[in-house]
Amino acid sequence: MSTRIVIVYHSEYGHTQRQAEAVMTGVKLVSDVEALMLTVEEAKDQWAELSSADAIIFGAPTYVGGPSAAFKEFQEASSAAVMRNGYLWRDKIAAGFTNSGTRAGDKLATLIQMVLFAAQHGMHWVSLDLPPANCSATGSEHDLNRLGFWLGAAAQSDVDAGPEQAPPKADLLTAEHLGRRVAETTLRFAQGHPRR
Ligand SMILES: Cc1cc2nc3c(=O)[nH]c(=O)nc-3n(C[C@H](O)[C@H](O)[C@H](O)COP(=O)(O)O)c2cc1C
Repeated sequence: MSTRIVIVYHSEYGHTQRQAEAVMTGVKLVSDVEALMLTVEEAKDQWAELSSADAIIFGAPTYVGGPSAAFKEFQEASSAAVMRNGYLWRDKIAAGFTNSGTRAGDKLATLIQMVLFAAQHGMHWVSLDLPPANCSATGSEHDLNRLGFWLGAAAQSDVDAGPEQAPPKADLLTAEHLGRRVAETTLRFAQGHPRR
């Protein structure tokens, strides 16, 4: 049975979708791992797909200091579809990413909310594992993790730039790093502990 990762995300205007695609690129760098991208709207009809995955990577734009309402709706729907049916996501790997208009933008609150969501499902959270960057005389806007997050991948998209321009390359490469790390971790975990 191959190792499978699903990326579930919401993006109203396309910027977080660019980040999700970069996460997917990172996952695909690892052999023997299959990946699937689902919007939250699609995911709500594909609970079986999610429950058979080894890892789920969550992505949402930060709206009003937290995950967007559409992402929250998906999270709440998982209560009946996943928890009430026997905690079907228990012991899966989890990770997350978020994008917003400003550099800080209260994105940390979104990532923390995703960690809590994963914990409520009994999942194992994978951190970003990149040193914080762009914080010294030798740092620059081109550094991976230029925004300085640990819990997951963060991106910033200027509000007057379309998704073809934003988020910038450094943030997309940061997202790619997360995808690769989750795939490598999932592979190790799945080999040691076959899916129940
Ligand atoms: C309703 C709403 C609330 C927002 N709240 C925040 C916020 O709290 N922090 C922030 O930095 N940006 C905020 N933004 C900006 C978005 O996070 C930003 O435009 C993002 O790139 C949108 O992602 P999307 O294109 O994937 O929908 C908000 C945008 C909207 C529409």
